[in-house]
Amino acid sequence: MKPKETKNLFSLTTPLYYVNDVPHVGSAYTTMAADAVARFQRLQGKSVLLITGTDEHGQKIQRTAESLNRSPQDHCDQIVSSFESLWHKLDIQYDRFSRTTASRHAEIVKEFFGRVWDKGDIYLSQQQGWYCVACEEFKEERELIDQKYCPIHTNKQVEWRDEQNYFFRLSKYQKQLEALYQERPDFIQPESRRNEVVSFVSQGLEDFSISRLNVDWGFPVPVDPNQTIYVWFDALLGYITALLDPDSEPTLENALSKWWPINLHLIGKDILRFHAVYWPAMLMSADLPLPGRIFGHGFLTKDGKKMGKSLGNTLNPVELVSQFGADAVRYYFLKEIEFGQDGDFNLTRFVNTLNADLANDLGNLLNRTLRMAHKYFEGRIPNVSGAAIPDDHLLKSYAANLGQTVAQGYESLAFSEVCIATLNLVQAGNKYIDEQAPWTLYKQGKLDLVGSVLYSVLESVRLAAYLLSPITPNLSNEIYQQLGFSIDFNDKTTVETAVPFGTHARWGVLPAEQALAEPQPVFQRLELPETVSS
Ligand SMILES: Nc1ncnc2c1ncn2[C@@H]1O[C@H](COP(=O)(O)OP(=O)(O)OP(=O)(O)O)[C@@H](O)[C@H]1O
Repeated sequence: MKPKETKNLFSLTTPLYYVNDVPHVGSAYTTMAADAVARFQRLQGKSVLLITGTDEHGQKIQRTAESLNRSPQDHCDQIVSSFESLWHKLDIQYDRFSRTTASRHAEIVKEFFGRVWDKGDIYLSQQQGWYCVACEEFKEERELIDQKYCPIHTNKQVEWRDEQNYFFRLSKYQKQLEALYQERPDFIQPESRRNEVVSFVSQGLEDFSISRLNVDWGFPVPVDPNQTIYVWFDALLGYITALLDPDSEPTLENALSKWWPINLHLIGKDILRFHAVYWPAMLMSADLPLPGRIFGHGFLTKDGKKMGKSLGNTLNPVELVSQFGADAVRYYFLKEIEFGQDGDFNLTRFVNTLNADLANDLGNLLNRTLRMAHKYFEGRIPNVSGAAIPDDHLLKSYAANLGQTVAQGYESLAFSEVCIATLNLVQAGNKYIDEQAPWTLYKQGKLDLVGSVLYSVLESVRLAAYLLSPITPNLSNEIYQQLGFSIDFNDKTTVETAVPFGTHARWGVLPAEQALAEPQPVFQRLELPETVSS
């Protein structure tokens, strides 16, 4: 296979979510993060392919559909539309939505299975053990709670299985995996997750079964139609199917020709083992290059437990978005929960954070400064050149390194640091304008000084809006428009040329004398509602 043709391509995935229920805020969390990365990479001038989708096979789905008196396919179709609709509400700009029930996917799975089979890495054997249907995974006896409950799905009893299945020779890849983790220390992130995986693998890998008996909802094993391919052996390949152009033949060669290897798999830590151990081993067996990195973030929790569809302790993202707007939800989760760590959701903190950061610090600063520009400079940016402001100016000197800090933050998925570093500039802007008191300078007839103060504050607000645009695209649009630009951060085909990072992440972009729009609040203060139901 040819290496990825240019460095200018960036492909990334969210997990393919299980359609056992409608999406919740946990599913939204990974997807918002992935969208922020994709938007950042586009600003950097990359061609980006953001893949999301759904994992639709397996016993969990079969049982859920039965319990709802639906056919599995009808059930999947209904749930898929709720995922798509949520992604639109949250302004997620995905490029591919991969469904594992797609007929093209069947072809890819078959071909991949054939490669691994030809390699001699699949064999028939007896499988015995405790199975969690909610995880679709065998559990070690010592992992179980009260000897019968899954440690993640603590309300679900595991089931005893004793059947003939096809196995994948995972154990054969132990050394190669260990070498991979050693040679590419960034392959699994954050470091705590890497350590977990390294320790797990060092305890010795066992082969895992990749087929099931008596599960109809899935693809038949090509060499034995009485067995169905295990849902994970099918789902992970959904990332490859997603790479196919809409009109190309479903072959591995076509799928892998442009976007492979995927640069980044973003997942929650619950599915780390599948992505960081099983997936690379499967790819090694098929002689395919490995993805760039796997980032396993933490859990959104409720009362300390992972929110999840199976536990039903979730928060409804549709309700959150309709009450507070997409930017608010995106900003809160990406800023307030350090990416990689677990975090509990708290509605009071949600409202307070957004009011403090976006309504007060950022929104008010823009509003009051724009009002002065209207009053003192006839609604235009003062006739000042950003370059002429001295380098040791409080705001300019902070802004000088901010673009780089923020770029590193997005690259390393430290969204919280991105927001904090950017807000620091805004807070410095508020302090600066209070200290400089341009309203007094104006009364004293020092119009040049007033112009320079207003310019540097407006430029700081612009820069902050730009740097936050992967997280809060609508707010950034509002700010840019009020500053007199006609730019749409949601137009993914033009952002790279209209607002390249190399230019707009620097100080001094506001053109002197550009006409400003009428000041309007860019972020409405939020009220604490009585309740937000789950
Ligand atoms: N509580 C959560 N916190 C953070 N991410 C989550 C959370 N729940 C789900 N996710 C995201 O969804 C992925 C799991 O997808 P899945 O469809 O299995 O959702 P789930 O709600 O965890 O389902 P279930 O409860 O049935 O296991 C995780 O790897 C992560 O990307």
